[in-house]
Amino acid sequence: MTDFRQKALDYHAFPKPGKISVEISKPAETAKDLSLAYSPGVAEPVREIAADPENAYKYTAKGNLVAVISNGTAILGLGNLGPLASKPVMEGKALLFKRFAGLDSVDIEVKHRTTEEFIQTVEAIADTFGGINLEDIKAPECFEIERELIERCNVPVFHDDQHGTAIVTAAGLINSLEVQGKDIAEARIVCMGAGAAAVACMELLIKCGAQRENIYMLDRNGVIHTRRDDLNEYKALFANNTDKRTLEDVITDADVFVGVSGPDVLPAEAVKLMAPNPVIFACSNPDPEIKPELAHATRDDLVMGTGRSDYPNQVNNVLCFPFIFRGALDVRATRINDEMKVAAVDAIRALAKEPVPQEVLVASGYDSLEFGKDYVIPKPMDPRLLPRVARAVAVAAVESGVARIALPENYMQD
Ligand SMILES: NC(=O)C1=CN([C@@H]2O[C@H](COP(=O)(O)OP(=O)(O)OC[C@H]3O[C@@H](n4cnc5c(N)ncnc54)[C@H](OP(=O)(O)O)[C@@H]3O)[C@@H](O)[C@H]2O)C=CC1
Ligand SMILES: CC(=O)C(=O)O
Ligand SMILES: [Mg+2]
Repeated sequence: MTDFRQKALDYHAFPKPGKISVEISKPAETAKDLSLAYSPGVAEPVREIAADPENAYKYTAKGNLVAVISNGTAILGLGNLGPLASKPVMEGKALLFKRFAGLDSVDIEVKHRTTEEFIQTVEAIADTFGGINLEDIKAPECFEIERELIERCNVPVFHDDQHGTAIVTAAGLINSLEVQGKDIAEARIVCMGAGAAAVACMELLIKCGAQRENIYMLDRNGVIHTRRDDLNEYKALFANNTDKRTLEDVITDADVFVGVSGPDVLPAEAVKLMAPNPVIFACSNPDPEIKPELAHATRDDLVMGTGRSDYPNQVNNVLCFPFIFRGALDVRATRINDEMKVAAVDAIRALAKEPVPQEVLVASGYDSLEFGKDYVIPKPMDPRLLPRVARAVAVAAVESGVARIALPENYMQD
C-alpha cells in the first residue's frame, strides 16, 4: 500500500470514523433546559410551524442546513459504484460546506430502482432542508432529476457537478484566455466528456460568449456529430455538422481542452497539436485527463488546471458550491437561477486578479501568487471567497426576483 493511500485511509478512519458529526446548539444540561428543548417547550414551535411553514426558518436549523444527496452513479471519475461507496465524497462535501461557508450539511445516499423513485424520495424530504445539493449523479438521468426537483421543491435544488463545475470552469477559463491573449468568442474548444459536467460547462461557456459551433464534444464513441444516431437529447445539442471524428481531428489547432471524463484520455501527442498558447483543464477526479507533468513536458506555452488540490489552478466546484448556497440561503432564494450563476462566475474571476493574502499563501504552500499562468483562479482556502461570492449571488437573487427576504445587513456594504 502506498504511503499516500494509507494516509488517506487513516485520515478517514481515525480518531473517529468519518468526517462530520452533529453538535447541539442550545443548553441541554438541566431539567429546565430539557423542558424547553423537548417536552413540553418544543410544542410551542411545533404549533408555530404548523400555523405557518415559514416559521421553520425561525425555530429550527432548516435555514442553515443543506442536504448533500447522491445515488452514487458517477462518483467523481470513478464511475457507478453505488450509493454507499459515495458516502466519503458526500461527507467531504458536507465538510466543505461547513469549513468554507458555515453551513450545516448532512449526506444522504439513496438506493433506488427508477429515476422517479429517486425524485420522489428527495421531494419527500426536501422541506427538512434550506437547500438540496445533488452530487455525483450520472447523465443523462441527472438532467431530469434536477429539472423535476426544481419544479417540485420549495427550496433551491442545485446539481453541483453540473453548475458548480460550470461556474468554476467558466471563471477559470475566461481568466486563462485573458492570460493567453485570446477571445472566448473565437476560441475553439474541445470538451472530453458529454455528461453532467460537460453539458453544463459548455452551456455556461456559451452564455459567457463561446460559440456553440466552435465547441467539439466527445464521449466514449468519439466526436459528437450530426450523423450519429446514438445521441441522447443533451448530447444532441452539441452535435457538430463536421467530418471530424477523432480527438486528433478536433484537437488540432484547438485553443482549449476541457476534460470532464476520465483519467489519462489526453495523450501528449494530442497536446502537441493544439494552437499556440492553449488552455488545458483536465478536471477529472481523482486522476486528470493528462498529468500536469506530462502536459508541461510536452509544451511550455500552456495554462494547465486540474480538479486536484495538489497542483496549481484547482478547477473544482469547491470554489462555488459552499458560497452559492450561502448566498442563496441568506436571502431564502426559491431557486438558483442563471443570474446568480453568472454573478458567481464574475466574483470568482475578479478575486483571482487581486493580491493574495499571506494566510492564503501559507495555507496553499506558496511564497507568492500573482494572476498569470499558474494562478488563474482563487485558492479554495481564500477567506474572501465567502463574502464576495455569497454577496454577489445574494444580490443577483434579489435583483432577479427569486429572493424571499431582503438582503441581510452583512451583505449591505460593498
Ligand atoms: N473538477 C471538478 O470540479 C469536477 C470534475 N468532474 C469530473 O468530470 C468527470 C465526469 O463527471 P460527470 O459529468 O459528473 O459524470 P457523467 O457520468 O455524467 O459523465 C461522464 C462523461 O464522461 C464520458 N467519459 C468517461 N470516460 C470517458 C473516456 N475514457 N473517453 C471519453 N469520454 C469518457 C462519458 O462518456 P459516455 O457518455 O460515452 O458514457 C460521459 O459522457 C469525472 O471525472 C469527475 O470527476 C465532475 C464534476 C466536478
Ligand atoms: C469535484 C467533483 O464534484 C467531482 O469530481 O465529481
Ligand atoms: Mg461531484
